[in-house]
Formats: sequence, C-alpha cells, structure tokens
Amino acid sequence: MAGRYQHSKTTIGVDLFQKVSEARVLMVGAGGIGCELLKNLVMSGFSYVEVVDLDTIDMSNLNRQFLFQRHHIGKAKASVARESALHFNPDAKIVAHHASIYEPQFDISWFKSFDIVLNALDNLAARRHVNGMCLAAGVPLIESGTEGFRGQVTLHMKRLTRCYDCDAKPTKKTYPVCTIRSTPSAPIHCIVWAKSYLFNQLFGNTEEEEPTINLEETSQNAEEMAHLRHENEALKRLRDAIGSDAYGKLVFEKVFTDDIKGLLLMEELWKNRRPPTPLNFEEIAGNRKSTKPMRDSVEWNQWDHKVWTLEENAEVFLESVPELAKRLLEQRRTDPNYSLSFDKDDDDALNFVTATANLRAYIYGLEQKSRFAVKEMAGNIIPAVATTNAIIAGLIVLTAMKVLGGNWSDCKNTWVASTINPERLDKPNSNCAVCTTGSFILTINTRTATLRDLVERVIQQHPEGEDESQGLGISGEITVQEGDRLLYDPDFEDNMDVTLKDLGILHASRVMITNDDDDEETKNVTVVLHIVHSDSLGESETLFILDGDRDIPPRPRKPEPETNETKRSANDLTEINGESSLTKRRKMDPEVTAVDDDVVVVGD
Ligand SMILES: Nc1ncnc2c1ncn2[C@@H]1O[C@H](COP(=O)(O)OP(=O)(O)OP(=O)(O)O)[C@@H](O)[C@H]1O
Ligand SMILES: [Zn+2]
Repeated sequence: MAGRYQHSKTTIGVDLFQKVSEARVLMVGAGGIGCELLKNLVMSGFSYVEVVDLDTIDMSNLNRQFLFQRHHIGKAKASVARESALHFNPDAKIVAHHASIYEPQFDISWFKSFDIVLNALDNLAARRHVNGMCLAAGVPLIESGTEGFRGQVTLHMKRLTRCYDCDAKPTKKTYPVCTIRSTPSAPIHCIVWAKSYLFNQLFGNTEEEEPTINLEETSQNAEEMAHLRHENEALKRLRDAIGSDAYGKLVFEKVFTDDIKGLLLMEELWKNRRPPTPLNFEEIAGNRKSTKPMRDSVEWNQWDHKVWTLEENAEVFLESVPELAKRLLEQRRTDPNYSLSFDKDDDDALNFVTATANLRAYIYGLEQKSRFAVKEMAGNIIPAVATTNAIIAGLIVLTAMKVLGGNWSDCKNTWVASTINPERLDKPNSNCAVCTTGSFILTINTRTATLRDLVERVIQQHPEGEDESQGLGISGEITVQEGDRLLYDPDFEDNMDVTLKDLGILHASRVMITNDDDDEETKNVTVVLHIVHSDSLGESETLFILDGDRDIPPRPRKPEPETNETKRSANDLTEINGESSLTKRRKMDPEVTAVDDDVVVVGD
C-alpha cells in the first residue's frame, strides 16, 4: 500500500466501510468529472463500479482528464478510465461500457441492479434520461456539473427529494426573430443568423428542421413578415441548384444583395436605424484573377486570429459553400434525409459561419470577428477548470457515502462558486412533470402487440370490475408519444394496426401518455411506460404485464413548473433545453421560430 492512500475501516468506520465496499455503483460519463470521480471511488473503498461513456479520447481532454494520456487518444474513454483507475486500486471491479446510456441494454432492470447512480455528464438530454430511469427504478441519483469555477452536486431520490427536472432549467438564450432576420445590431446577431438560420436552410434537414416564420401578422410587422416569407421561399427554390458550380455565387447574391435590397424598401425599418448596404458580388469577388487562396499569405495561427477583409470573407464563403454542399450530396446518396448540423470543430462549418456572419456584419456596419472569436461565440465555450472538477468529484463521493450509510438527514446539495455552499435537500416539486407522473414498467411482446392493443387494452381499459393490474384505465382524450414522435391521438389513428416493433417501440423504449381532456380531475395527467419486450407474451395468453406506481395515482399537474433560478445545473447555464422540450415549447408558443443547438429565435 506504500504511496497509495485508501479509505479503510479505521478512517470511515467498519459499518460504512462494509456498505461502501458492497455497493454497486453506476457512473455515467468518464470525462472531466468522471475521471476524478472514478479515481476517488476506487480509493475510497468502493469496489464495484460500472462506467458508461460513449466517447473516445481526444487530445483536448488530456489537460484535465488525467486518467488519459497521449497514447490513449482515439481509444474508448470508459475502458481507458477503467485501466488507469485499476492502477490506484487493482482489487476494485470496474466494468466499462463504451456506449451511450440511451442504449436498450441499459434498461430498467439494469438500473435497478445498482445501489446508487452518479452522473458525470455534459448535456441536459442525457441527464434527463438518467433522471427518468432512476425515478422509474427507485435508485438514488447524484447529479453534478461544472462550468469554469462554478459547480454543483445535487442528490435526487424518488418521492424524497426534488428530481433533476423539478426545477425548471434556464431556457436558451433567445433573440427576437426580427433582430436576427432583418435588423441585427450586434455581431452575435449575425453569428446566430449564420449558424441557426442560413446554415440550416442550406445544409440542414429542410423537411423537419426548417425554421419557419410563424409570427402573428400585425399591421406593424406585416410588411416585414411578408418580406421574410418571400425571402425564405426564394431560398428554398435556390436550394435546387445545390451542387452546381454557380451555387456559392447564387447564394451570395441572394442573401447579401437581393434580400438586403428588398429590406431597404421597407423605409419604416430604417427611420431610426442605419440602413444596410447590399454587397456587389462582382466588385468583391467577381474580378479576382489569382487562384492562390488569400489565407496562404499568412501563418495559419494568424489567419485564425485576424479579422478577415471583405474580400477574404467572400473567398472563404465561396469555398465553404461548395465544400459543405459536396459533403451533403455525398451523404444523401445513401441517406436522402441526411442533413448537416453546425459543429464548431468542423472546419468547413466554422469557415462558413465566420465568413457569413462577417459579410452580414459588414452590410449592417457592425464589428467583424476573427474565426477564433466566432468559434468561441458560436460554440458557447467556457473553459473547464480541473480544480472545480476535483472539488465536485470529492463532494460526490462524500454524498454517496452518506446515502449508502442511510444518513439521509445529513445529505446536502452543494453549490460551489467562490465558496462552497451546502443547502438542505428540498421536497419534490408537486408541479414537476417528471417525478409526479406515474411511471410503469410494461412487459409486452413488441413483435406481436399493436398500437391498438397499447391504446385500447393497456392504456384505456377501464379497470372497473376487473383486476387492477389489467390496464391503466385512463379515460378521455389521450395522446401517445415516444420522445417527440406522436404515435396516437384522437385525430391520428393511422398506426393503430401496426405492431409496436414496426413503430420503433422496442425493449427499453419509453412511451409517454398524456390525457388532454377538459375534465379538471384528470386533465394533464402524464404517465410514462418503460417498455420491456418479452417473446413469451402473446395474444393467446397474457397480453401484457403492468407494474408500477399504482400507489401514486396519476394526478393533475399545472402546466408551468415552478422555477428556481438559483438552483440550476452549472453545466446547464449555457446549455439549452433538450429537443423534446423545445418541440413542446414550439407547440405551445407559436412565436418560437428557429431552433438549433443553443439558440432560439422568438417573435418580437
Ligand atoms: N448519452 C451519453 N452516454 C454516455 N456518456 C455520455 C453521454 N453523453 C455524454 N457523455 C459523456 O459524458 C462525458 C462528459 O464529460 P465532459 O463534460 O468532461 O465532456 P468532454 O466531452 O470530455 O469534454 P469537452 O466537452 O470539454 O470537450 C463525456 O466523456 C461524454 O462522452
Ligand atoms: Zn421532479
């Protein structure tokens, strides 16, 4: 043991030592917090840990994810974290899964096999998924996050404390649609336009993700809305030219010349603003004779940090459009629905967004930015601090020990800023749409059962006079969804005779049932069904087995959850709501018009 420090019976007491060494721990995420945490766990006497991480090691991880070294680049984080942690305690049993936590192998019964779950994740959607699974499995969850010098550790246990979703998460940074589309007044507005609007319009999924203009037309903005709609239609037509040699020039002239000329006709807009100046393609790019790219005349590092000239921006724009178009068309040969999404680490995408944002900024007389600065602004980059991760990982282990020792009254949620602030645990939020919903495990043969079986027999069958376990007995108008995907509502019965399997409802799928009828008693009830596939159930015998929260009948909830601004995940401060909540929001709020990873454009 020389040179190695480990907790022992003497440092934490015989009883707790026993509980800790017998505990089955799940750690999700082996990044900045996860590396620190795994090392702490194995050195604190934990002897069984399963680690799940979907990623491989990147050069940029090495400065703080100290279980990884240069020769590990490209290898799975989970397996390398395991190997390295075993050097600290060769007796520990660590099981590594190089996989996403959403995979069906990580189903309810697997979650139930753990005594505690520790999240060391970096995104809201995965956190929400684990929260839902822990609620359904009845396993305590320790949630954590860091952002620069700030971080937090929170403890969640079904019915005892608030769940991860009890507190509303800050919504995405929002911008009025008119500021982004017609009257930008800061460089960030041009970056958002380039990244969230034009990039998606040209290379995104034009069927599903197309940002549309849904604003109510008022006399004030009717003219502007009509113009924006017209702009959008024209861009759609232009997309047919994708792949042609002239595509870059056509897009350039449309968005930097014609659309701006159209906007100038709306004199009202420019009464108190500096009017934009349309660009002239021929003057800026049309007459260039040299074929040597302008960037070749400067060092790469300088090129990244300097603010490009108008001509340089035009050149980069005209290079990046065909590059991205080529990639899109190649992929669409095998997958017609393929679309690109903006990634700050994709050189062509970043070049496109930098050049586009700068050309637009020039038009509006705004400051232009270097590629380096645009990357930071478009990617919402906040540096990770190893010390914060270490503090948080230490607090996670302390909290886990209290939970395993049954010492719940001593457990705290902890917020780290310039000081470490413990707070008592709060009771669940009675308006939380996640932990107040009934959650059931539905065992069913997904290959033979149809959506009709699910709706009419599992969900709607009235239990009156029958064995309670036979159905949920939810009456009235219901909606059945899987994630954002609508499977059934009273106006959409197309899939009724399709099997669950053919509808993509498989083992470990989660199906959400919402009762939308007007009856005050049952209004807004949401129930989650965790699907467990079983080959042995079929039509001739038992169709399904339902197991779950019968002791908490589904109860009404108010539509808006309580907000608690001070209690949010540090990681989520710049992070945005997951896809599903955005879609929900889009349904509720017709003014949410354009959506991407970290920006929502809303109506003025
Ligand atoms: N759905 C998921 N399933 C499993 N692991 C996940 C999932 N989503 C994220 N992760 C993992 O969570 C970890 C979070 O770690 P961290 O916040 O340090 O991010 P990172 O990707 O390593 O670093 P950075 O984002 O700063 O480059 C990552 O290793 C990531 O692969
Ligand atoms: Zn909750």
